[in-house]
Amino acid sequence: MSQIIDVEHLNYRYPQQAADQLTLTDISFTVAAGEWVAIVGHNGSGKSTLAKNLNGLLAPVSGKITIDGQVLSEQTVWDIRRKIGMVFQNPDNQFVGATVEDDVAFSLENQGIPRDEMLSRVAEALAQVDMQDFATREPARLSGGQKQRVALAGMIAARPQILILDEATSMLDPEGRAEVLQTIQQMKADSDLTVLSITHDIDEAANANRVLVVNDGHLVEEGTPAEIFQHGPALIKMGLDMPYPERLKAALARLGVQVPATYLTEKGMADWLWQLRSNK
Ligand SMILES: Nc1ncnc2c1ncn2[C@@H]1O[C@H](COP(=O)(O)OP(=O)(O)OP(=O)(O)O)[C@@H](O)[C@H]1O
Repeated sequence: MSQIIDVEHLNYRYPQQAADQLTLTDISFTVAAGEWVAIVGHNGSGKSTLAKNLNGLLAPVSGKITIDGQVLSEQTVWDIRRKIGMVFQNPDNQFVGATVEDDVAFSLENQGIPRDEMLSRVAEALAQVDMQDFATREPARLSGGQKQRVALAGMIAARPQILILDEATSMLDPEGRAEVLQTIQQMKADSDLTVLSITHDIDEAANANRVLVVNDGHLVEEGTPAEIFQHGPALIKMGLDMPYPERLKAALARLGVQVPATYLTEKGMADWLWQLRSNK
């Protein structure tokens, strides 16, 4: 797999920060095309700042960002933005259309997609997020979760190479979140979509091939979801909720039950519990 994102020694400071302070310090990582990488970390650790550096919304103090072979610079930023779709936690600031369908069509108009194709892509994208009945509504009047679905539909229709989700499912209920994650998995299966998801949601992180942990502007750890989930209670410090089997394991350990040290999925936990019971 070729690398689609390459970040080397990225340092970032907001203009109002003192010269000796940084919001991001020496961040380096790569993402392969088609990979799903989750970025976790507690509030204020710098995850959104990192995402905004990747598409040139913020310019680093130093370091190098390469997206799909192009080094990010003033000259390449517009090309690079066309390759990256971003969905933020609060989609309010992202709406540009008077109606939901206009909004979803907006990025396609900019790409010069023919009208017939545009209409079918918009309808398809709205159906994928279950918002087809809201096509002619005003985005401002939707609920938070519906707005997130519309913002996601915009990205689905635009078909970017890289999708960055910044807490983009946070306003959805668990069922809505699972549906959206499934839609993104489907987009990944249909194309070589690369996903970078910033999240506190353990299920969203579990979808990833790899998890990066950011703490106080530093990249402190990197591993598969199973490796990261093994941290148990320390996950909360990392800004993640603990997965259910890990919470159950911690509760059993407190009761003096000898629990496996390795990470258990829900199925793994059920199997282990059966085994424990039959050994009695
Ligand atoms: N526009 C800004 N100007 C100055 N400082 C900022 C700005 N935006 C964020 N910060 C600061 O930069 C740090 C990192 O913020 P950032 O939003 O990147 O963190 P985060 O990990 O995404 O947090 P959250 O999970 O709450 O979204 C925080 O200390 C925050 O207060």
